[in-house]
Amino acid sequence: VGERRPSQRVIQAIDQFCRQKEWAMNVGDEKGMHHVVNPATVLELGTYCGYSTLITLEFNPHYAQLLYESTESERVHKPKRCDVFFQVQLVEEASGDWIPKMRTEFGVETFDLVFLDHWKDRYLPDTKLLEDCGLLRKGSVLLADNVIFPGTPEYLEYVRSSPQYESQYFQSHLEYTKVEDGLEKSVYLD
Ligand SMILES: O=C(NC/C=C/[C@H]1OC[C@H](O)[C@@H]1O)c1cc([N+](=O)[O-])cc(O)c1O
Ligand SMILES: [Mg+2]
Repeated sequence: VGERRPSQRVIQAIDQFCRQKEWAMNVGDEKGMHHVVNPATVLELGTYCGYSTLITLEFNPHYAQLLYESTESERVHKPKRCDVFFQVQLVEEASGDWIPKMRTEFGVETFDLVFLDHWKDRYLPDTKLLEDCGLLRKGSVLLADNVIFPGTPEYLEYVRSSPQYESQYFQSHLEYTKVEDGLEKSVYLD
């Protein structure tokens, strides 16, 4: 019961630490997502430390453990390789392996939002996998971090040239720096 996502004070502590002590690749407080989308069913690709987490796929057990700690939640053990925190479901598997199982394992029909923030060379193949698995519906939003830095050129070219997407760039800065970066918001039109 109660807040099961990383609490606001955890997020603020992460931002302060990353600004003052040691940079880390969270989406950060400037780029953020809150002003771009307001979804119901969300898939995040790449949990890292759980900074932006809702329903999240992470194959690195170290980062997965960080999420359990940062959400201050009891782990609800489930028979599958996933744990449910009421509002957060974590799957410690590779995105390419588990996207095809989202419907059968979690009863997901389609995603309202997919936040792409994992390995940059996985953005495009995982997007095509989401399409092929029928996990996107008219109006589903893909929100991609780092489209400028480190950069995701093949993905950007795809969503900006495909008639299946309406794409918009939200310019910002790489987290905790003055380097240009931004979020690309792509609405699925099919
Ligand atoms: O590589 C980046 N992200 C890769 C994320 C990887 C996550 O997905 C799987 C892996 O276990 C990790 O949890 C990245 C890199 C920079 N950067 O400045 O180098 C900035 C960012 O915002 C980034 O998301
Ligand atoms: Mg990122």
